[in-house]
Amino acid sequence: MENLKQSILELITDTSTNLPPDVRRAVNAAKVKEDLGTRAALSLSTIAQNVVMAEENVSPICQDTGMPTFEVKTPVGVNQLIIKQAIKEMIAEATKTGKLRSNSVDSLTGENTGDNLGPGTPVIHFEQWEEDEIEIKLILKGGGCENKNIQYSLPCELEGLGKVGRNLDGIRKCILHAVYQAQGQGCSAGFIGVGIGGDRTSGYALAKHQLFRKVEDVNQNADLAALEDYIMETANQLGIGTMGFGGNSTLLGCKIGVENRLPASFFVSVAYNCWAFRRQGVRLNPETGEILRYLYKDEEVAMDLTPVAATDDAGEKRREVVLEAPISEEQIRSLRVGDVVIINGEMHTGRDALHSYLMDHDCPVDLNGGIIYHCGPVMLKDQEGEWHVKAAGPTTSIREEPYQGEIIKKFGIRAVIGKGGMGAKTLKALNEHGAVYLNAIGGAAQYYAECLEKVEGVDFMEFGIPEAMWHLRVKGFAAIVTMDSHGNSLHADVEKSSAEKLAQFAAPVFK
Ligand SMILES: O=C(O)C[C@H](O)C(=O)O
Ligand code: SF4
Repeated sequence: MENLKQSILELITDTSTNLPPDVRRAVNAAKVKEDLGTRAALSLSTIAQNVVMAEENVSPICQDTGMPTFEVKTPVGVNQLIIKQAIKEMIAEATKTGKLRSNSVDSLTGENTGDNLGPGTPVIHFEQWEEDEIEIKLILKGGGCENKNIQYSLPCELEGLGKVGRNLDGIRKCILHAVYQAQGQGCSAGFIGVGIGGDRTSGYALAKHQLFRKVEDVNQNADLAALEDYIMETANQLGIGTMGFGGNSTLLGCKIGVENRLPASFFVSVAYNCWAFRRQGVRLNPETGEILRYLYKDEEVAMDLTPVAATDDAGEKRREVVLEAPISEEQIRSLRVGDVVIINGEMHTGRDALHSYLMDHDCPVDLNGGIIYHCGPVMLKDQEGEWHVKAAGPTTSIREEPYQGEIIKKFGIRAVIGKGGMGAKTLKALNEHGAVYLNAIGGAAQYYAECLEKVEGVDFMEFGIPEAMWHLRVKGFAAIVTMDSHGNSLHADVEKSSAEKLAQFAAPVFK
Protein backbone atom coordinates (compact mmCIF):
# COMPACT_ATOMS: atom_id res chain seq x y z
CA MET A 1 0.00 0.00 0.00
CA GLU A 2 2.91 2.32 -0.72
CA ASN A 3 0.71 4.74 -2.71
CA LEU A 4 -2.24 4.83 -0.31
CA LYS A 5 -1.48 8.10 1.46
CA GLN A 6 -0.63 9.94 -1.76
CA SER A 7 -3.88 8.69 -3.34
CA ILE A 8 -5.95 9.86 -0.38
CA LEU A 9 -4.26 13.26 -0.40
CA GLU A 10 -5.02 13.56 -4.11
CA LEU A 11 -8.65 12.67 -3.48
CA ILE A 12 -8.99 15.27 -0.71
CA THR A 13 -7.30 17.97 -2.80
CA ASP A 14 -9.36 17.23 -5.88
CA THR A 15 -12.61 17.18 -3.92
CA SER A 16 -11.92 20.54 -2.31
CA THR A 17 -10.64 22.34 -5.39
CA ASN A 18 -12.19 20.82 -8.49
CA LEU A 19 -15.97 20.75 -8.91
CA PRO A 20 -17.08 17.45 -10.51
CA PRO A 21 -18.40 17.48 -14.10
CA ASP A 22 -22.00 16.56 -13.25
CA VAL A 23 -22.18 19.50 -10.82
CA ARG A 24 -20.55 21.81 -13.37
CA ARG A 25 -23.15 20.81 -15.95
CA ALA A 26 -25.93 21.61 -13.47
CA VAL A 27 -24.46 25.02 -12.58
CA ASN A 28 -23.98 25.88 -16.28
CA ALA A 29 -27.59 24.89 -17.01
CA ALA A 30 -28.80 27.07 -14.12
CA LYS A 31 -27.08 30.11 -15.59
CA VAL A 32 -28.85 29.63 -18.91
CA LYS A 33 -32.20 29.52 -17.11
CA GLU A 34 -31.71 32.83 -15.34
CA ASP A 35 -32.74 36.03 -17.06
CA LEU A 36 -29.78 38.00 -18.29
CA GLY A 37 -28.65 40.82 -16.07
CA THR A 38 -30.53 39.72 -12.95
CA ARG A 39 -28.82 39.40 -9.59
CA ALA A 40 -29.17 35.63 -9.87
CA ALA A 41 -27.46 35.54 -13.28
CA LEU A 42 -24.69 37.78 -11.97
CA SER A 43 -24.16 35.47 -9.01
CA LEU A 44 -23.95 32.42 -11.23
CA SER A 45 -21.41 34.21 -13.34
CA THR A 46 -19.26 34.86 -10.24
CA ILE A 47 -19.74 31.25 -9.16
CA ALA A 48 -18.55 29.99 -12.55
CA GLN A 49 -15.50 32.24 -12.40
CA ASN A 50 -14.78 31.03 -8.88
CA VAL A 51 -14.90 27.39 -9.95
CA VAL A 52 -12.33 28.07 -12.64
CA MET A 53 -10.08 29.98 -10.24
CA ALA A 54 -10.22 27.20 -7.64
CA GLU A 55 -9.13 24.62 -10.18
CA GLU A 56 -6.34 26.85 -11.50
CA ASN A 57 -5.08 27.84 -8.03
CA VAL A 58 -5.60 24.31 -6.65
CA SER A 59 -7.30 26.07 -3.74
CA PRO A 60 -10.64 25.50 -1.99
CA ILE A 61 -13.75 26.29 -4.04
CA CYS A 62 -15.35 27.44 -0.78
CA GLN A 63 -13.49 28.37 2.42
CA ASP A 64 -15.77 26.08 4.39
CA THR A 65 -14.36 22.71 3.45
CA GLY A 66 -16.99 21.10 5.63
CA MET A 67 -17.09 17.94 7.63
CA PRO A 68 -14.92 15.47 5.68
CA THR A 69 -17.10 12.38 5.31
CA PHE A 70 -15.62 9.24 3.78
CA GLU A 71 -17.42 6.13 2.55
CA VAL A 72 -14.90 3.32 2.15
CA LYS A 73 -15.50 -0.13 0.68
CA THR A 74 -12.82 -2.78 0.99
CA PRO A 75 -12.37 -6.32 -0.31
CA VAL A 76 -12.30 -9.01 2.38
CA GLY A 77 -8.82 -9.17 3.91
CA VAL A 78 -7.83 -5.52 3.47
CA ASN A 79 -6.75 -3.91 6.74
CA GLN A 80 -9.20 -1.07 7.41
CA LEU A 81 -7.11 0.29 10.28
CA ILE A 82 -4.32 1.20 7.87
CA ILE A 83 -6.78 3.08 5.68
CA LYS A 84 -8.24 4.92 8.68
CA GLN A 85 -4.78 5.99 9.81
CA ALA A 86 -3.83 7.14 6.30
CA ILE A 87 -7.04 9.18 6.00
CA LYS A 88 -6.35 10.93 9.29
CA GLU A 89 -2.75 11.75 8.39
CA MET A 90 -3.72 13.10 5.00
CA ILE A 91 -6.57 15.18 6.41
CA ALA A 92 -4.02 16.84 8.69
CA GLU A 93 -1.61 17.27 5.77
CA ALA A 94 -4.28 18.83 3.51
CA THR A 95 -5.15 21.22 6.34
CA LYS A 96 -1.50 22.26 6.73
CA THR A 97 -1.26 23.12 3.03
CA GLY A 98 -4.53 25.08 2.92
CA LYS A 99 -6.55 22.59 0.87
CA LEU A 100 -8.86 22.24 3.88
CA ARG A 101 -9.78 24.84 6.49
CA SER A 102 -9.13 23.87 10.11
CA ASN A 103 -12.72 23.05 10.86
CA SER A 104 -12.77 20.74 13.88
CA VAL A 105 -13.82 22.58 17.01
CA ASP A 106 -14.26 21.30 20.57
CA SER A 107 -18.01 21.57 21.05
CA LEU A 108 -17.79 22.70 24.67
CA THR A 109 -14.74 24.98 24.75
CA GLY A 110 -14.87 26.17 21.13
CA GLU A 111 -11.18 25.39 20.77
CA ASN A 112 -10.08 24.62 17.21
CA THR A 113 -7.84 21.54 17.02
CA GLY A 114 -6.02 23.13 14.06
CA ASP A 115 -5.59 19.93 12.05
CA ASN A 116 -9.17 18.81 11.36
CA LEU A 117 -8.75 15.84 13.68
CA GLY A 118 -10.69 15.27 16.87
CA PRO A 119 -13.50 13.20 18.34
CA GLY A 120 -15.86 12.47 15.43
CA THR A 121 -13.74 14.22 12.76
CA PRO A 122 -13.26 13.11 10.09
CA VAL A 123 -16.30 10.88 9.61
CA ILE A 124 -15.36 7.50 8.10
CA HIS A 125 -17.82 4.74 7.23
CA PHE A 126 -16.37 1.33 6.31
CA GLU A 127 -18.05 -1.51 4.52
CA GLN A 128 -16.75 -4.76 3.07
CA TRP A 129 -17.67 -5.89 -0.41
CA GLU A 130 -17.12 -8.72 -2.86
CA GLU A 131 -15.18 -6.64 -5.41
CA ASP A 132 -11.38 -6.73 -5.70
CA GLU A 133 -10.71 -3.00 -5.56
CA ILE A 134 -10.87 -0.47 -2.74
CA GLU A 135 -13.36 2.35 -3.20
CA ILE A 136 -13.11 5.62 -1.30
CA LYS A 137 -15.71 8.33 -1.68
CA LEU A 138 -15.49 11.71 -0.01
CA ILE A 139 -17.97 14.51 0.48
CA LEU A 140 -17.03 17.94 1.87
CA LYS A 141 -20.35 19.44 2.92
CA GLY A 142 -20.11 22.85 4.54
CA GLY A 143 -21.73 24.03 7.76
CA GLY A 144 -24.07 26.59 6.25
CA CYS A 145 -25.92 24.09 4.09
CA GLU A 146 -25.70 21.46 6.83
CA ASN A 147 -27.62 23.88 9.07
CA LYS A 148 -30.44 23.82 6.53
CA ASN A 149 -30.89 20.05 6.76
CA ILE A 150 -34.29 19.23 8.15
CA GLN A 151 -36.14 16.18 9.40
CA TYR A 152 -39.92 15.76 9.39
CA SER A 153 -41.84 13.32 11.56
CA LEU A 154 -45.09 12.35 9.85
CA PRO A 155 -47.96 12.94 10.17
CA CYS A 156 -47.59 16.66 10.71
CA GLU A 157 -48.90 19.97 9.51
CA LEU A 158 -46.82 22.43 7.49
CA GLU A 159 -47.53 26.10 7.05
CA GLY A 160 -48.99 26.76 3.63
CA LEU A 161 -49.18 23.07 2.75
CA GLY A 162 -51.65 21.84 5.36
CA LYS A 163 -51.83 18.26 6.59
CA VAL A 164 -48.92 16.01 5.75
CA GLY A 165 -49.86 12.34 5.71
CA ARG A 166 -47.77 9.18 5.80
CA ASN A 167 -47.74 8.69 2.04
CA LEU A 168 -45.98 9.78 -1.13
CA ASP A 169 -47.91 13.01 -1.21
CA GLY A 170 -46.90 13.81 2.36
CA ILE A 171 -43.28 13.17 1.41
CA ARG A 172 -43.73 15.51 -1.55
CA LYS A 173 -44.87 18.29 0.76
CA CYS A 174 -41.95 17.77 3.15
CA ILE A 175 -39.40 18.03 0.35
CA LEU A 176 -40.92 21.20 -1.10
CA HIS A 177 -41.00 22.68 2.38
CA ALA A 178 -37.36 21.71 2.91
CA VAL A 179 -36.33 23.68 -0.16
CA TYR A 180 -38.49 26.62 0.88
CA GLN A 181 -37.12 26.82 4.43
CA ALA A 182 -33.52 26.80 3.19
CA GLN A 183 -34.18 30.02 1.22
CA GLY A 184 -30.77 31.25 0.02
CA GLN A 185 -29.00 30.51 3.27
CA GLY A 186 -27.45 27.24 2.16
CA CYS A 187 -25.99 28.98 -0.92
CA SER A 188 -28.68 28.06 -3.39
CA ALA A 189 -29.05 26.84 -6.03
CA GLY A 190 -28.68 23.62 -4.08
CA PHE A 191 -28.87 19.85 -4.29
CA ILE A 192 -30.92 17.75 -1.91
CA GLY A 193 -30.62 14.18 -0.76
CA VAL A 194 -33.74 12.76 0.84
CA GLY A 195 -34.03 9.74 3.12
CA ILE A 196 -37.48 8.26 3.62
CA GLY A 197 -37.83 6.02 6.67
CA GLY A 198 -35.16 4.63 8.96
CA ASP A 199 -34.82 6.12 12.43
CA ARG A 200 -33.71 9.69 13.13
CA THR A 201 -30.04 8.75 12.72
CA SER A 202 -30.19 6.36 9.78
CA GLY A 203 -32.70 8.62 8.01
CA TYR A 204 -30.19 11.46 7.90
CA ALA A 205 -27.41 9.07 6.90
CA LEU A 206 -29.57 7.82 4.02
CA ALA A 207 -30.31 11.39 2.96
CA LYS A 208 -26.63 12.31 2.89
CA HIS A 209 -25.79 9.07 1.12
CA GLN A 210 -28.13 10.09 -1.74
CA LEU A 211 -25.76 12.97 -2.45
CA PHE A 212 -23.28 10.42 -3.79
CA ARG A 213 -25.61 9.69 -6.69
CA LYS A 214 -24.70 11.50 -9.90
CA VAL A 215 -26.84 14.52 -10.67
CA GLU A 216 -28.13 12.89 -13.88
CA ASP A 217 -28.83 9.53 -12.20
CA VAL A 218 -32.43 8.26 -12.59
CA ASN A 219 -34.06 6.57 -9.59
CA GLN A 220 -34.71 2.85 -10.10
CA ASN A 221 -37.92 3.07 -8.12
CA ALA A 222 -40.52 4.44 -10.56
CA ASP A 223 -42.53 6.27 -7.87
CA LEU A 224 -39.44 7.95 -6.52
CA ALA A 225 -38.21 8.79 -10.02
CA ALA A 226 -41.54 10.55 -10.64
CA LEU A 227 -41.25 12.36 -7.32
CA GLU A 228 -37.70 13.49 -8.08
CA ASP A 229 -38.86 14.90 -11.43
CA TYR A 230 -41.83 16.61 -9.83
CA ILE A 231 -39.64 18.23 -7.15
CA MET A 232 -37.13 19.51 -9.72
CA GLU A 233 -39.93 21.05 -11.72
CA THR A 234 -41.85 22.51 -8.80
CA ALA A 235 -39.10 23.65 -6.45
CA ASN A 236 -37.73 25.78 -9.25
CA GLN A 237 -41.06 27.61 -9.38
CA LEU A 238 -40.66 28.84 -5.79
CA GLY A 239 -38.69 31.81 -7.08
CA ILE A 240 -35.97 31.68 -4.41
CA GLY A 241 -33.17 31.69 -6.96
CA THR A 242 -29.42 31.75 -6.64
CA MET A 243 -28.32 33.06 -3.23
CA GLY A 244 -31.99 33.66 -2.44
CA PHE A 245 -31.98 36.73 -4.71
CA GLY A 246 -35.12 35.55 -6.50
CA GLY A 247 -34.94 33.73 -9.83
CA ASN A 248 -35.58 30.55 -11.73
CA SER A 249 -32.77 28.32 -10.41
CA THR A 250 -33.38 27.21 -6.86
CA LEU A 251 -32.70 23.49 -6.98
CA LEU A 252 -30.13 21.71 -9.15
CA GLY A 253 -30.65 18.13 -8.05
CA CYS A 254 -32.97 15.94 -5.98
CA LYS A 255 -32.19 12.33 -5.07
CA ILE A 256 -34.51 10.26 -2.91
CA GLY A 257 -33.80 6.98 -1.13
CA VAL A 258 -36.03 4.78 0.98
CA GLU A 259 -35.48 2.37 3.87
CA ASN A 260 -37.83 0.52 6.16
CA ARG A 261 -39.09 2.18 9.31
CA LEU A 262 -40.69 1.29 12.62
CA PRO A 263 -44.48 1.16 12.68
CA ALA A 264 -44.59 4.16 15.02
CA SER A 265 -42.13 6.33 13.09
CA PHE A 266 -42.20 7.94 9.68
CA PHE A 267 -39.29 10.27 9.08
CA VAL A 268 -38.49 12.25 5.98
CA SER A 269 -34.91 13.52 6.31
CA VAL A 270 -33.48 16.08 3.94
CA ALA A 271 -29.78 16.84 3.46
CA TYR A 272 -29.31 20.20 1.74
CA ASN A 273 -26.09 20.78 -0.17
CA CYS A 274 -24.99 24.14 -1.55
CA TRP A 275 -24.03 24.68 -5.19
CA ALA A 276 -20.43 24.06 -4.04
CA PHE A 277 -21.26 20.38 -4.10
CA ARG A 278 -17.88 18.85 -3.46
CA ARG A 279 -17.80 15.11 -3.68
CA GLN A 280 -15.46 12.78 -5.44
CA GLY A 281 -14.38 9.16 -5.29
CA VAL A 282 -11.60 6.85 -6.37
CA ARG A 283 -11.00 3.18 -7.00
CA LEU A 284 -7.66 1.96 -5.63
CA ASN A 285 -5.43 -0.99 -6.30
CA PRO A 286 -5.75 -3.07 -3.08
CA GLU A 287 -2.06 -4.03 -3.11
CA THR A 288 -0.41 -0.69 -3.88
CA GLY A 289 -3.14 1.83 -3.00
CA GLU A 290 -2.59 3.52 -6.35
CA ILE A 291 -5.55 5.35 -7.98
CA LEU A 292 -7.04 3.25 -10.80
CA ARG A 293 -9.76 5.72 -11.74
CA TYR A 294 -11.94 8.54 -10.46
CA LEU A 295 -15.66 7.96 -9.95
CA TYR A 296 -17.04 11.38 -10.85
CA LYS A 297 -14.95 12.50 -13.79
CA ASP A 298 -16.82 11.30 -16.87
CA GLU A 299 -15.71 14.24 -19.02
CA GLU A 300 -14.05 17.63 -18.73
CA VAL A 301 -16.71 20.29 -18.39
CA ALA A 302 -15.69 23.91 -18.87
CA MET A 303 -17.62 26.48 -16.87
CA ASP A 304 -19.81 28.86 -18.84
CA LEU A 305 -17.94 32.15 -18.54
CA THR A 306 -20.11 34.20 -20.89
CA PRO A 307 -20.15 37.67 -19.33
CA VAL A 308 -23.37 38.96 -17.81
CA ALA A 309 -24.06 42.70 -17.73
CA ALA A 310 -25.36 44.07 -14.45
CA THR A 311 -28.77 45.51 -15.23
CA ASP A 312 -31.79 46.04 -13.03
CA ASP A 313 -35.25 44.59 -13.62
CA ALA A 314 -36.09 47.34 -16.11
CA GLY A 315 -32.93 46.56 -18.09
CA GLU A 316 -31.08 49.65 -16.83
CA LYS A 317 -27.43 49.29 -15.89
CA ARG A 318 -27.20 48.81 -12.13
CA ARG A 319 -25.88 51.68 -10.09
CA GLU A 320 -22.39 50.96 -8.82
CA VAL A 321 -21.21 52.76 -5.71
CA VAL A 322 -17.64 52.72 -4.40
CA LEU A 323 -17.31 52.64 -0.62
CA GLU A 324 -14.25 53.04 1.53
CA ALA A 325 -14.22 53.05 5.33
CA PRO A 326 -14.82 55.22 7.27
CA ILE A 327 -18.22 55.49 5.59
CA SER A 328 -20.54 58.39 6.40
CA GLU A 329 -24.23 58.09 7.29
CA GLU A 330 -25.06 60.16 4.22
CA GLN A 331 -23.35 57.67 1.91
CA ILE A 332 -25.31 54.84 3.50
CA ARG A 333 -28.65 56.59 3.29
CA SER A 334 -28.14 57.05 -0.46
CA LEU A 335 -27.98 53.28 -0.98
CA ARG A 336 -30.99 51.17 -1.95
CA VAL A 337 -31.63 47.47 -2.26
CA GLY A 338 -30.29 46.34 -5.63
CA ASP A 339 -27.30 48.71 -5.77
CA VAL A 340 -23.95 47.13 -6.45
CA VAL A 341 -21.25 48.25 -4.03
CA ILE A 342 -17.51 48.07 -4.68
CA ILE A 343 -15.44 48.17 -1.53
CA ASN A 344 -11.86 49.37 -1.27
CA GLY A 345 -9.74 49.88 1.82
CA GLU A 346 -10.17 48.29 5.21
CA MET A 347 -12.57 45.65 6.47
CA HIS A 348 -12.60 43.27 9.43
CA THR A 349 -13.84 39.72 9.62
CA GLY A 350 -16.10 38.67 12.44
CA ARG A 351 -18.38 35.74 13.01
CA ASP A 352 -19.97 33.88 15.90
CA ALA A 353 -17.21 34.04 18.52
CA LEU A 354 -16.42 37.69 17.84
CA HIS A 355 -20.03 38.88 17.86
CA SER A 356 -20.74 37.16 21.12
CA TYR A 357 -17.52 38.62 22.62
CA LEU A 358 -18.22 42.17 21.44
CA MET A 359 -21.58 42.21 23.20
CA ASP A 360 -19.85 42.89 26.51
CA HIS A 361 -16.28 43.81 25.61
CA ASP A 362 -14.47 46.56 23.76
CA CYS A 363 -13.08 46.05 20.28
CA PRO A 364 -9.31 46.20 19.72
CA VAL A 365 -9.83 48.32 16.56
CA ASP A 366 -12.00 51.36 15.85
CA LEU A 367 -15.09 50.19 13.96
CA ASN A 368 -16.70 53.60 13.65
CA GLY A 369 -17.82 53.95 10.02
CA GLY A 370 -16.31 50.54 9.45
CA ILE A 371 -17.16 47.35 7.63
CA ILE A 372 -17.61 43.91 9.18
CA TYR A 373 -17.32 40.86 6.94
CA HIS A 374 -18.99 37.65 8.12
CA CYS A 375 -16.21 35.38 6.96
CA GLY A 376 -14.02 32.58 8.28
CA PRO A 377 -11.13 32.44 5.83
CA VAL A 378 -8.54 29.81 5.02
CA MET A 379 -5.21 31.40 5.96
CA LEU A 380 -1.61 30.32 5.47
CA LYS A 381 1.51 31.85 7.01
CA ASP A 382 4.59 32.19 4.81
CA GLN A 383 8.19 31.70 5.95
CA GLU A 384 8.51 35.37 6.91
CA GLY A 385 5.54 34.95 9.22
CA GLU A 386 3.15 36.92 7.00
CA TRP A 387 -0.43 35.69 6.62
CA HIS A 388 -2.04 35.13 3.21
CA VAL A 389 -5.71 34.66 2.37
CA LYS A 390 -6.23 31.37 0.54
CA ALA A 391 -10.05 31.34 0.43
CA ALA A 392 -12.51 33.84 1.87
CA GLY A 393 -16.18 33.82 0.90
CA PRO A 394 -18.97 34.95 3.23
CA THR A 395 -20.62 32.87 5.93
CA THR A 396 -24.35 32.69 6.77
CA SER A 397 -25.21 35.96 8.47
CA ILE A 398 -28.43 34.96 10.20
CA ARG A 399 -26.41 33.29 12.98
CA GLU A 400 -25.42 36.77 14.14
CA GLU A 401 -29.01 37.99 14.27
CA PRO A 402 -29.16 37.95 18.10
CA TYR A 403 -26.13 40.30 18.28
CA GLN A 404 -25.84 42.29 15.08
CA GLY A 405 -28.23 45.17 15.73
CA GLU A 406 -26.70 46.04 19.09
CA ILE A 407 -23.17 45.70 17.78
CA ILE A 408 -23.84 48.00 14.83
CA LYS A 409 -25.01 50.69 17.23
CA LYS A 410 -22.41 50.12 19.94
CA PHE A 411 -19.45 50.40 17.55
CA GLY A 412 -20.87 52.64 14.81
CA ILE A 413 -20.56 50.07 12.04
CA ARG A 414 -21.88 51.21 8.66
CA ALA A 415 -21.79 48.05 6.56
CA VAL A 416 -22.14 44.36 7.27
CA ILE A 417 -21.20 41.90 4.54
CA GLY A 418 -22.36 38.31 4.58
CA LYS A 419 -24.76 36.04 2.81
CA GLY A 420 -28.31 34.79 3.14
CA GLY A 421 -29.61 37.98 4.75
CA MET A 422 -30.57 38.92 8.29
CA GLY A 423 -33.80 39.35 10.20
CA ALA A 424 -36.11 42.03 11.51
CA LYS A 425 -33.92 43.09 14.46
CA THR A 426 -30.97 43.86 12.21
CA LEU A 427 -33.18 45.57 9.64
CA LYS A 428 -34.45 47.87 12.38
CA ALA A 429 -30.91 48.70 13.52
CA LEU A 430 -29.84 49.44 9.92
CA ASN A 431 -32.68 51.91 9.74
CA GLU A 432 -32.09 53.54 13.12
CA HIS A 433 -28.33 53.85 12.90
CA GLY A 434 -27.83 54.22 9.16
CA ALA A 435 -26.15 51.05 7.98
CA VAL A 436 -26.50 48.52 5.15
CA TYR A 437 -26.35 44.78 4.74
CA LEU A 438 -24.38 43.67 1.70
CA ASN A 439 -24.75 40.23 0.24
CA ALA A 440 -21.61 38.65 -1.17
CA ILE A 441 -21.80 35.47 -3.24
CA GLY A 442 -21.64 32.48 -0.93
CA GLY A 443 -18.98 29.95 -1.79
CA ALA A 444 -17.07 32.31 -4.11
CA ALA A 445 -14.01 31.96 -1.91
CA GLN A 446 -11.34 32.30 -4.59
CA TYR A 447 -13.07 35.21 -6.24
CA TYR A 448 -13.09 37.17 -2.97
CA ALA A 449 -9.65 36.00 -1.83
CA GLU A 450 -8.24 37.76 -4.86
CA CYS A 451 -9.79 41.06 -3.70
CA LEU A 452 -8.26 40.71 -0.24
CA GLU A 453 -4.91 42.23 -0.99
CA LYS A 454 -3.22 42.30 2.37
CA VAL A 455 -3.64 40.99 5.87
CA GLU A 456 -3.00 44.04 8.07
CA GLY A 457 -3.27 42.15 11.33
CA VAL A 458 -5.29 39.73 13.40
CA ASP A 459 -6.88 39.67 16.83
CA PHE A 460 -8.40 36.82 18.82
CA MET A 461 -6.32 34.03 17.31
CA GLU A 462 -7.39 32.09 20.40
CA PHE A 463 -10.82 31.74 18.70
CA GLY A 464 -9.12 29.71 15.93
CA ILE A 465 -8.41 30.80 12.34
CA PRO A 466 -12.00 30.89 11.05
CA GLU A 467 -13.35 32.78 14.08
CA ALA A 468 -10.46 35.21 14.59
CA MET A 469 -10.84 38.90 13.70
CA TRP A 470 -8.76 39.46 10.58
CA HIS A 471 -7.98 43.03 9.55
CA LEU A 472 -7.86 43.10 5.77
CA ARG A 473 -7.06 45.59 3.03
CA VAL A 474 -9.29 45.00 0.03
CA LYS A 475 -9.62 46.22 -3.52
CA GLY A 476 -12.64 45.93 -5.79
CA PHE A 477 -14.70 43.74 -3.45
CA ALA A 478 -18.18 43.61 -5.04
CA ALA A 479 -21.40 42.94 -3.15
CA ILE A 480 -25.08 43.75 -3.54
CA VAL A 481 -27.19 45.82 -1.16
CA THR A 482 -29.95 43.43 -0.08
CA MET A 483 -31.05 45.27 3.10
CA ASP A 484 -30.92 49.05 3.17
CA SER A 485 -31.32 51.77 5.79
CA HIS A 486 -34.87 52.55 4.64
CA GLY A 487 -36.48 49.34 5.89
CA ASN A 488 -36.19 47.36 2.63
CA SER A 489 -35.06 43.74 2.65
CA LEU A 490 -34.81 41.66 -0.47
CA HIS A 491 -34.66 38.57 1.79
CA ALA A 492 -37.95 39.37 3.48
CA ASP A 493 -39.54 39.97 0.06
CA VAL A 494 -38.30 36.68 -1.41
CA GLU A 495 -39.33 34.76 1.69
CA LYS A 496 -42.84 36.19 1.46
CA SER A 497 -43.29 35.59 -2.25
CA SER A 498 -41.88 32.06 -2.06
CA ALA A 499 -44.23 31.26 0.85
CA GLU A 500 -47.13 32.31 -1.34
CA LYS A 501 -45.88 30.14 -4.18
CA LEU A 502 -45.36 27.19 -1.82
CA ALA A 503 -49.00 27.41 -0.75
CA GLN A 504 -50.04 26.90 -4.38
CA PHE A 505 -48.71 23.35 -4.15
CA ALA A 506 -50.95 22.25 -1.28
CA ALA A 507 -53.36 20.19 -3.41
CA PRO A 508 -52.58 16.44 -3.62
CA VAL A 509 -50.44 15.29 -6.55
CA PHE A 510 -49.47 11.70 -5.69
CA LYS A 511 -51.80 9.04 -4.38
O1 LIG B 1 -18.24 28.43 7.71
C1 LIG B 1 -18.25 29.07 6.65
O2 LIG B 1 -17.27 29.71 6.25
C2 LIG B 1 -19.46 29.14 5.79
C3 LIG B 1 -20.56 28.20 6.10
O3 LIG B 1 -20.48 27.04 5.35
C4 LIG B 1 -21.85 28.84 5.78
O4 LIG B 1 -22.44 28.53 4.73
O5 LIG B 1 -22.33 29.63 6.58
S1 SF4 C 1 -20.48 29.09 2.37
FE1 SF4 C 1 -22.05 28.35 1.00
S2 SF4 C 1 -20.91 27.26 -0.58
FE2 SF4 C 1 -19.60 27.40 1.22
S3 SF4 C 1 -20.01 25.56 2.42
FE3 SF4 C 1 -21.30 27.20 3.23
S4 SF4 C 1 -23.20 26.79 2.16
FE4 SF4 C 1 -21.62 25.79 0.96
